[in-house]
Amino acid sequence: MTHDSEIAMHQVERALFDLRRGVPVLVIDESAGEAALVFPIESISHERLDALVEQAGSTPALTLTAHRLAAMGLDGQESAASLSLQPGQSMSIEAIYETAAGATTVPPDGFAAPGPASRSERAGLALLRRALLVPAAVTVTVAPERQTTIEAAVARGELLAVPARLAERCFELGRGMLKRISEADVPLREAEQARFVLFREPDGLREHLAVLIGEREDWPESVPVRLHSSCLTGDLFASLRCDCGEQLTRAVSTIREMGGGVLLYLAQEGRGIGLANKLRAYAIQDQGHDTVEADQRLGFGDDERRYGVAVDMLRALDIARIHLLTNNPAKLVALANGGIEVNDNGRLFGRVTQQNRRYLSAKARRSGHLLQELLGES
Ligand SMILES: Nc1nc2c(ncn2[C@@H]2O[C@H](COP(=O)(O)OP(=O)(O)OP(=O)(O)O)[C@@H](O)[C@H]2O)c(=O)[nH]1
Ligand SMILES: [Zn+2]
Repeated sequence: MTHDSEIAMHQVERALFDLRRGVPVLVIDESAGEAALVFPIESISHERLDALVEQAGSTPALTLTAHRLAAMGLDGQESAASLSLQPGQSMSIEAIYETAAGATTVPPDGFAAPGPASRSERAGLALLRRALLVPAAVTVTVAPERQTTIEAAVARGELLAVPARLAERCFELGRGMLKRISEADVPLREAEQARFVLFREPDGLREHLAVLIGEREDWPESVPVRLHSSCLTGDLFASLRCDCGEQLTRAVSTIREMGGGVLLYLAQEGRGIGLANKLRAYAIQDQGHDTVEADQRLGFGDDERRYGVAVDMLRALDIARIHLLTNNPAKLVALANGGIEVNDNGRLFGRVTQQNRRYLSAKARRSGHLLQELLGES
């Protein structure tokens, strides 16, 4: 990695931490000579809004993803859009939050019609998604007369600036730089012979585990592999809302029965939206929306997971040909695109319960999971 790309990555990482702490970040679009202060909706307050407007010197806007806008009936936005908060209107913070991530389906009075978001604003949303925050921001474009003071704040280290061209690539910057950190034998109830190998992404934010089951020399030629996305509620607490915990246990025993192989335990809680947002999505589901709609109301796509890290882990473990245990066609495609030879695949089911039937059925219907057989649906 070159010195420049290392500095670039570091800048993006610091921006993620600032946003998680509720500190604004300046996103600069050098090509358009424009910049915007980006602030996460989760941390907005009256004082903060006033301070942002004072600092940047222009009308604040609410920047939302196309998914969120569509959930509010504002279709037709190709990507993110910004709704400017009209000056002179007394807009409550609750109304702003409601519009960004609440149950509301129409923007309240005081919001202008959405207009296309600038590159800086869109890049800001990418940072928020990467930081596992709700992808909605209060954004304020820097007025020309405030440029000098903003630059001075950046120079003093009071404000972090990040170029839009880097921020918008924040999901890719660390690709291929996964580090193998530590390993040890951890005998499991379902497979006594198990070795845990921990990998860490270069930004240090996410760690993923490979669980090697059985003796490598006994593994079938197409190595049995399971990609399991973490689900704290299901895996650890046996939540009845999903089937993840059962799938996890069954994956370990199935791999052992097949002669051994690998389970990748991926830090992709809530299909990649993070635990905080998954709980928000559960609360929305309880108002009558299905699992996909709930995520979209929060501004996310139906599945935010990327499997590049799984490809990198398999490569690091020197595994090129696999038998994949999944009902999810997207995983097969992603691994094949990553250059892994998927020779076969087998299904892996959890148990259908009264509480998870609706969720499983929505997955089959909305995301193409092959669960019809399990659910007795055609
Ligand atoms: N956002 C969101 N995530 C969920 C919900 N229920 C479970 N998850 C997450 O979904 C992921 C599991 O994905 P699934 O779709 O069950 O299964 P899959 O891994 O895509 O497919 P299989 O390989 O067939 O099991 C885990 O990260 C869970 O935390 C939900 O209602 N909302
Ligand atoms: Zn789950």
